[in-house]
Amino acid sequence: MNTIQTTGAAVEISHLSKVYKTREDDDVVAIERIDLQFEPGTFVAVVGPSGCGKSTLLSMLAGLVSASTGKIAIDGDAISRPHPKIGVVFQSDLLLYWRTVLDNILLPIEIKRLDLSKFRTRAEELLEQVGLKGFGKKYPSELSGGMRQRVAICRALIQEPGLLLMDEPFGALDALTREQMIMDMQSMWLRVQNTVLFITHGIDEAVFLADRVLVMSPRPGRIDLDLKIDMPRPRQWSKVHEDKVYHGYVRQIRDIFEAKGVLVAH
Ligand SMILES: Nc1ncnc2c1ncn2[C@@H]1O[C@H](COP(=O)(O)OP(=O)(O)OP(=O)(O)O)[C@@H](O)[C@H]1O
Repeated sequence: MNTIQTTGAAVEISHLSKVYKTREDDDVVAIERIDLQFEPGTFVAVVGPSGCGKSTLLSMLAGLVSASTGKIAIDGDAISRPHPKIGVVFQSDLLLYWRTVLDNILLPIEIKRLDLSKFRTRAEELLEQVGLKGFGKKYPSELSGGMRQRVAICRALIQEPGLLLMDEPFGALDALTREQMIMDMQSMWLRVQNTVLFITHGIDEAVFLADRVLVMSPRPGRIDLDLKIDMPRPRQWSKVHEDKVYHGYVRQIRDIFEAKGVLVAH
């Protein structure tokens, strides 16, 4: 099996804000003046209360939503529309049910009218790396939710994106499948080594997977804490729960949420 390695992209976010204009008088300030830099090949997780602007931040990075002020640059390129160096995975797999697994993975290549024959082998390698060797000819309806989400990840990785954006990718999965996906995500990322922005409601998966956890405030979204996670890899899900260092990080994040009234201690 070949190891597919990409070059992680550098990300620079400066003075970024987003105000949604609404039909009523009061506009919604979703993101308020965020400044961030991601080193190439860093795994960054974002946690924050519902409605704090996490998806808005991701959508601006994906070039799907325009910024009200400020700018985003990927390897120095200003982002104002979807960029070839960026892959996106959403909570819902968004696979096309009438296309096979392989044809779903190759969809971005087809849309861009690139040479399909050059990407077929890569699609098969990706499937092998996510444990779906031999599933290329199946249809999405023949797969479980976890398998479909793996296919969505392969589709996002087909063009070797330097930046992979993931918006609660395991949020719709059952607890056991989620646990497996978290461990598989770590293995995949250790092979690929791209820059990842991973949005989640799960403090546990954020600390387990990330080099850095950004904790967002209730709306308007700002970064309340930028926490460096200093734990060796590979990390083991079954052991991490006995690890004092891991618990220290989880505690710090929970303390912020409790201080802001996002989590109420009983
Ligand atoms: N198109 C839009 N028009 C107006 N307001 C919007 C729009 N999209 C999002 N918002 C508002 O912006 C705020 C941030 O929304 P966003 O979806 O980014 O939050 P989130 O942190 O991802 O939430 P969740 O965790 O519940 O998915 C919310 O108050 C939401 O109602």
